[in-house]
Amino acid sequence: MAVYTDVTDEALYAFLTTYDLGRARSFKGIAEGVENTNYLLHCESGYFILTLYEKRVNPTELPFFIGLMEHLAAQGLSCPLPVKRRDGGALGELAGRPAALVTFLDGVSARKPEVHHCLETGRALARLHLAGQGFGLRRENALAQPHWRPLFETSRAGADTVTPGLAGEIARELDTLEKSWPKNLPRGIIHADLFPDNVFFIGKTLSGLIDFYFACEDFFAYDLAICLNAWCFEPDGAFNATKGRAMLQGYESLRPLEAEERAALPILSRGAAMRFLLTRLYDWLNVPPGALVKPKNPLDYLARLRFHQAISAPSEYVWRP
Ligand SMILES: Nc1ncnc2c1ncn2[C@@H]1O[C@H](COP(=O)(O)OP(=O)(O)OP(=O)(O)O)[C@@H](O)[C@H]1O
Ligand SMILES: N[C@@H](CCO)C(=O)O
Repeated sequence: MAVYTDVTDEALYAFLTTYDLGRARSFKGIAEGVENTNYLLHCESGYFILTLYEKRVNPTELPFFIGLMEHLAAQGLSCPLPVKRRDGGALGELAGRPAALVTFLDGVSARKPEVHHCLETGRALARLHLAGQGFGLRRENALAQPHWRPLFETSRAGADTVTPGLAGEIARELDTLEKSWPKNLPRGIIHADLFPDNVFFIGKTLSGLIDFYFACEDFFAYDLAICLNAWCFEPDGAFNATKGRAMLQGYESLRPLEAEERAALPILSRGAAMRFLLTRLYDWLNVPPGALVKPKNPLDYLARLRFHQAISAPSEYVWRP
């Protein structure tokens, strides 16, 4: 459960006096997520999500995230909409953290993603990439390839306590990624964390996307590689090419990949696995005292990384013997 910051009733009531949402009826910490503190707030006017931004969110970048959700919603993409205070602002402070309220999105995430979820998610990812094109603000990817080695250095000393040899294996892979990372692929606004918990469905219909707090500018195909990692592996670690095919089909139904993007999928997928291996490793080794959070297992992403290392052709993501 990700509740790093407690909010007292008094602090909440004071915060809510600046909005026109009516009286609070209930307020409770949300059991999912690892990055930010989230509460479900039920007010007289409806349900809202209150987010207190934690360590990986730079407060100066919050206008980008808020503006992006507003832009995407205006383009017809279903995502949370920041709620404005009476003074017109959407960003505030609560319990010493930057905080904002967003609208509650109906739907549930797929606990066990199936092929049709992958198809719909691929389509939604392409829709997001296309819808982001007119957005005026920019944000560099703070977790892009050049940042992986410094991030690794913060965990290097503890890495082998997670599994023997991990530090050496990561260091060698970082060498390869530094040499082989693509320099010039189509780029724009990407979600950068479109995991199953950030995609909602009502029945088989995708009802919306949440959690834009890693969104940034980077290669579109890297975002797709993040999704291949997050959606197309089975709990036992096996890659499911049927899901990979559905993910790519969904994506390409709206935004066909260029030949260079397709060719880069194996290295982008290795990079995506490395990014989540590194953040998970850091979080595994640095659980804040008293935080209600269950860190995610870094080794799931070591297994994915090894899978991508063995890929000899991008076609293996859509067809495997
Ligand atoms: N707008 C929303 N509407 C409905 N539920 C939401 C909304 N935003 C967040 N949630 C709920 O809160 C949970 C955590 O939110 P979110 O994924 O943004 O947190 P996080 O800590 O950034 O998580 P992650 O580990 O995915 O980065 C979601 O899984 C979902 O259950
Ligand atoms: N989606 C991430 C957590 C948020 O960065 C993970 O599963 O590691």
